[in-house]
Amino acid sequence: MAKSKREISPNEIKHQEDEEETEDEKSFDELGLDLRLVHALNKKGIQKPTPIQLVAVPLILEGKDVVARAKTGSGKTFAYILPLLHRLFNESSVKNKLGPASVILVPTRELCQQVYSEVMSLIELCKGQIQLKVVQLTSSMPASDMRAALAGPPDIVVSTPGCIPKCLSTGVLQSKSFSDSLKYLVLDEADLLLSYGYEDDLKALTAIVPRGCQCLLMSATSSSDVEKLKKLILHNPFILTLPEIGDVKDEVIPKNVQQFWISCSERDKLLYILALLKLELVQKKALIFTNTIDMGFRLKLYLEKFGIKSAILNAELPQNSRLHILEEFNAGLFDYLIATDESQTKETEHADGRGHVETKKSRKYAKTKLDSEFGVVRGIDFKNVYTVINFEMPRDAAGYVHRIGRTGRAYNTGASVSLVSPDEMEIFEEIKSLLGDEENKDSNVIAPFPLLTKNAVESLRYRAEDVAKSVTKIAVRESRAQDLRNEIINSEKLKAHFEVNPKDLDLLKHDKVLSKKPSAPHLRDVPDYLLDPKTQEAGKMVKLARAAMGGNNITARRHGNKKKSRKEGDPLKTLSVEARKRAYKGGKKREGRDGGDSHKHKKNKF
Ligand SMILES: Nc1ncnc2c1ncn2[C@@H]1O[C@H](COP(=O)(O)OP(=O)(O)OP(=O)(O)O)[C@@H](O)[C@H]1O
Repeated sequence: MAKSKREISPNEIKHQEDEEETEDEKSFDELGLDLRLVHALNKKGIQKPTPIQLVAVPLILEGKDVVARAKTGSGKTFAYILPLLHRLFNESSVKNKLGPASVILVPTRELCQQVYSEVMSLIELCKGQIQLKVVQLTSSMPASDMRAALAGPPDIVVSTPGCIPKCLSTGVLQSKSFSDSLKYLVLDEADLLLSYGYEDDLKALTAIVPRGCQCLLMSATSSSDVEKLKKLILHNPFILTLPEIGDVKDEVIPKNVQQFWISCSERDKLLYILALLKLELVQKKALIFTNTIDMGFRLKLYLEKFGIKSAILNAELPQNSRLHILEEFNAGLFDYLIATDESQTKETEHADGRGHVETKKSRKYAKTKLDSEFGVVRGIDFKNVYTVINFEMPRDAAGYVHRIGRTGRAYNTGASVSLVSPDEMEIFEEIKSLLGDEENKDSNVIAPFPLLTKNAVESLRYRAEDVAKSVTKIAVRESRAQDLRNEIINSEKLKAHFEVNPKDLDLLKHDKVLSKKPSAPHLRDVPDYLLDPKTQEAGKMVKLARAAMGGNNITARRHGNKKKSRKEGDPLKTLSVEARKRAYKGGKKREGRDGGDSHKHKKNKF
């Protein structure tokens, strides 16, 4: 397809990204944004626009329709929220309108909450100078709540697409009022909207979107769904494209994320994750992905036995609990979150992708209604996640990109470690070939994890295998049921509590111990004689790096020493060049240096 005049190419944006690294960079007020917003951003510690914001904000301020495709964590939300607020701040609101002035549609309730909070925090930081009504609508709301939310009417509605047609069909909102008042429509995470089954809702909505409405479409990847939506809703838009999946290989994962992998058997995954966490070889906070909810619980119970606390996040939990878990994790109340991501969960209702058909008992849980508006990965802005661990590999390369995209957001650094079993080698190869090729050797390579020696792993084997045996299917099932019961009760408490104390995060703990038996004291600490000296040294370096970064990488950034502290202090960074070279030497199928043959080694008894 010929490049339209309105299309801004990856090269142009890439150029701006390069420029951005020089001193010659534009500030938010130079983009023409209202100074109240610029001050609000400064108060949040946000000083300079990201590349997508640099390009999108002026176009949106000019009133253009825009399709923005940019990688995960690149700041797409502010790219549309800022100009939208600017325009709403500076327009005299017409009080005789009966419908909302702007609607932001997102695929999940988690994202509704996230976008709503971002908008509200900017408005609040404008210190009461601005009076805008912003509301959230979700399809589970009773009609009376929807009516109250739409009274006024609001300046901004943040909603999932199913809600507006519901409001129309129940008479809560009149289509004429909607058409008369709507000036701005945003489709965020557009690549997901159709896959979440919103096609009919969006078609119904399109019919009443007025011709003069400015439409914006934001997406991390491009797909036929995005094209469909573009045709359905936008009028001759500007297309802003940052490199995307299947397009420009070296930019799919943000540059500031280091990717590692460990080759191990399916059975040894528990042993390896124990070594990574217990020997403190990865930086906190860490987001750990599993493909099934049962595996998430198995992992949680197993880690508990070693005194490692974690929380669980999946589609089975009630919405209030999920939101609270996210808030607690973002607020730093716990370090490890085990998440089962949505696309994986849906599939596991039948069988898991590697042919492990779920047992009769676990099928019982498949019947538990999973929330179709839940999204744990796509678009969720987990704060300060340093490490993403793929305990199980995602089933496709796009899943990998979105998982890894939960770290290294905006200007932060991050790392990922994937545990890859022989059965997962095929998808791993697919991911590697998507991310980089021989020409792009230095970028987006997934290198063997350099900090864990074979000795260190083997010294934990005996204890790890013993404990793994004790985490039986029955124990997993019981914990899962118990956790669900707890969270349902919590969810009610949460709802009531947050109505009164919206900011109180400490009411409930989500990383509580599920196991009936407390963990044995001797399992909580690894005795020195079992520690391999090299790995012990690596653990110390990781700790030092964390201290150098002030506990998290944002702190380092705020103190203006980001480059120095990241490069010098982070052992993963300093070791990675060598590791990368090694990764390429052995060719495509080369295994990690600790990989594959761990069964051959002598057992170390505790
Ligand atoms: N200009 C900026 N400077 C620093 N941080 C920023 C800037 N803009 C946004 N951020 C922060 O970057 C993080 C990621 O932004 P955002 O959630 O908008 O990314 P995204 O592109 O929508 O990612 P995804 O595709 O995963 O949804 C957020 O925590 C946000 O507050």
